[in-house]
Amino acid sequence: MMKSDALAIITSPKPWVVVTPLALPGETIRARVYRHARLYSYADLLEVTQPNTDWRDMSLVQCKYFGKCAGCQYQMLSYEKQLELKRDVVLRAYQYFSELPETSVPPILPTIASPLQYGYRTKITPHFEAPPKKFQKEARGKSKEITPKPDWLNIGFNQIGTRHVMDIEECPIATPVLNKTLGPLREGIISNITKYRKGVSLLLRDSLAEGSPASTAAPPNAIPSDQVADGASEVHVCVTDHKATVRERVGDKLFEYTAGSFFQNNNSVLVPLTSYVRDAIFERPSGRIPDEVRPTHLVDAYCGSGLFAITLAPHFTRVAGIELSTESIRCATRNAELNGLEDRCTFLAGDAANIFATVQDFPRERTVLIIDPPRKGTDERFIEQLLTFGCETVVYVSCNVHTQARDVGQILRKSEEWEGRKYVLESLRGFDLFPQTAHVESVAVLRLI
Ligand SMILES: C[S@@+](CC[C@H](N)C(=O)[O-])C[C@H]1O[C@@H](n2cnc3c(N)ncnc32)[C@H](O)[C@@H]1O
Repeated sequence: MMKSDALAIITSPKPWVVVTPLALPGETIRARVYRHARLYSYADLLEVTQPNTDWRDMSLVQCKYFGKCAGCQYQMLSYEKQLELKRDVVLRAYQYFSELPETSVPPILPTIASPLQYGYRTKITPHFEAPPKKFQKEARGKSKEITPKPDWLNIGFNQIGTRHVMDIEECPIATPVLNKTLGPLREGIISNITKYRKGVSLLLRDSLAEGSPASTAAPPNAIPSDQVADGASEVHVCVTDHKATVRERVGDKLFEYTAGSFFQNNNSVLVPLTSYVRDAIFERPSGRIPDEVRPTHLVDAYCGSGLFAITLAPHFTRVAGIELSTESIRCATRNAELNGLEDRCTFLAGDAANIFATVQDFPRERTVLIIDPPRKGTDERFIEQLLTFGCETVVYVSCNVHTQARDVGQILRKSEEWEGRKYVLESLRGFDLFPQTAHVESVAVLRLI
């Protein structure tokens, strides 16, 4: 079941729950059941017979594949409604997964909007399946170009609820340079399809051209015919090689990372996100933190290529980051140099829990810990060490609010076993890194009191 699915109820002959994509509260729908589970069934949405006209406005939909492609779920909703629903997701995640009493969870603040609601995705990974055996056999030894596209060849994204690939020629949530590149890339695959034996997952990543805006030279492995200048006259290119370097600007900081490694996929929201984390660290609900207890040391666990460590480094005297990917650590170290912050930043490759042994000289009462783990959340070992270290402020950023709620619940409950101080959840809110989809990023701020 996807978290964006609707739970519909069949009333006759007996009440029964049916899980259906894209239906909204209060609607009456026609659906085709395709699978039964023990307590409910799965169905495809065929028709909305009585729409929820307060919420559903099909004139808002900007993509011709919406309703079939598994990528987006919310295009029929106003952006305000999308933000509201995402706030509800955070609320419910803490209600059902944190095991915290209601009194320990602060009011969920309104979801912070993405400045771009379409054309924001800086990475897409369309794919296609292996050519059928019959086609491979016929094509063997021939190097003929194939046009038009064979009917069996679909290059795109999965269809809702299936592993079937849909043929997709454009993606309105992706950035202009990615859409500009997708057409020629597809044509190249179609005309060379006889050379493929396996299915392929493509990578298209939006990158600043090297030297942009001063120069328009593209980085190696970029597709040069697809340069797009944005409003700030920076030139963007599309990188398709997993090993190539991608360049991205976040505020006044420049980042370089390997195309195949992790980096947040919506550049437009990264200044609001990192500024929010900065403000959450230095301001408390009661006002600005007094200078004599102002945080001076930052630990960035699960740091990737250093997004939080580097954007926040100017506010700290020392910063330590840790990350499992050695490639991302190499980039984080380089990014510290690129931004003239190498004097205060150190990055270590390894499991996040290992960081605590290396920051024993960080003053706990002046140290902030940022956690930004993958979807599965953090683990027992990390939480044990976090509690032993006991820094004043923890900011937990997560792309999966359900595992975040579980982990935050555990941190708060375990700290209650201490005598004296304990962690409290000071604030909680969603960030919209993925407009038009049901995904929400969540930022939780924990303090020792
Ligand atoms: C959601 S990303 C966040 C990266 C970074 N904070 C950013 O915003 O760009 C999670 C990162 O955790 C890393 N990771 C996964 N498991 C880890 C572990 N056990 N210890 C340290 N890092 C890990 C992944 O390689 C990935 O870069």
